[in-house]
Amino acid sequence: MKKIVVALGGNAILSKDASADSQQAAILKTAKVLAEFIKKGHKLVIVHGNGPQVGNLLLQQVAGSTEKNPVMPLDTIGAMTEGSIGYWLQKSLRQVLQAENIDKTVATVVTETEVLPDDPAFSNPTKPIGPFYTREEALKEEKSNPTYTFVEDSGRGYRRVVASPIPTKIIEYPVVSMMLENDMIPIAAGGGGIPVSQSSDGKYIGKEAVVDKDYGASKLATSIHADELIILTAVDYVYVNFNKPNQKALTQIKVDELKKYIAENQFAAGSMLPKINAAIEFVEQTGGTAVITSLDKVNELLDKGIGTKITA
Ligand SMILES: Nc1ncnc2c1ncn2[C@@H]1O[C@H](COP(=O)(O)OP(=O)(O)O)[C@@H](O)[C@H]1O
Ligand SMILES: NC(=O)OP(=O)(O)O
Repeated sequence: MKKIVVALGGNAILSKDASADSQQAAILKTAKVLAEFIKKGHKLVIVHGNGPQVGNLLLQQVAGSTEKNPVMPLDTIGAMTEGSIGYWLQKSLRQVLQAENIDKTVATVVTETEVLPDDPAFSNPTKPIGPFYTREEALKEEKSNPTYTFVEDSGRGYRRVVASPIPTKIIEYPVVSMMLENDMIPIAAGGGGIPVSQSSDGKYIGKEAVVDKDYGASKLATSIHADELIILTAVDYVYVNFNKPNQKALTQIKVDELKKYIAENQFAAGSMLPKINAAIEFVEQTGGTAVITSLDKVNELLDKGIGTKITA
């Protein structure tokens, strides 16, 4: 039995379209995969992304806002997505487990993530949110919203980017530990957690930002002394020379070797690099193991140890 934190990538939630039905259908498939960890007797914590959802909700808010019904700030919109995605996940996983006669409480913890108020990320937005745009559409959006920045996202189109500060603390981690001790399944630090900072009078203030869920998952996994951090995305392995004829899958790799590949710019900044950094952070802090693989390969991961396994 291991204590495992699983971070779910975009394809675990959003496959076809952004309707509630379609996202719930994708999540039900994901829940069937997550149930495998429970059937093997592991203690599981689920962290999910929210990049598309937080951006879509913001667009809806902007489109429908009036003086009496104003747009909510980004921390609050992040909290809304923790609630909605958490609800879909807990409902689906409970349903899947009940069908297997496994009776467990699955519940979402609306989690806050502390970040430094002067994190340099606040003046350098990097986190893609919401839908993809063509270059022409992105330029038009930037013109009509001068505070918005759009960047090209890993060859998939243009997306708006917002600040993404580094987590310094997962505030509700003791609740996650308590749930695990009581044999429950927590869904926590969704979307990396709601970014908050402490002001000089000790009050916590929500920040206009979206935390990276892989960094949030790594910080949570470290805080609760997890044995493993498993980052599930759309690729079976991390590769060097990705998408080139000499592409090579990394299977077992030590942190030092991985750092050399980072220096060679082997991992794309907006996609694979945060996962690698999050994995390294967890492994260095805890001596545990981090795995990066695909959602589709979880059975093989559990049976044969497929995926990129990162150790100290
Ligand atoms: N060196 C690399 N090895 C594997 N995948 C890479 C690499 N560089 C970039 N990628 C891309 O990163 C993607 C994962 O990032 P992203 O789509 O942002 O993750 P998420 O699953 O969290 O939504 C992979 O699907 C792949 O297309
Ligand atoms: N918050 C976050 O990292 O979301 P995505 O993984 O969906 O980009």
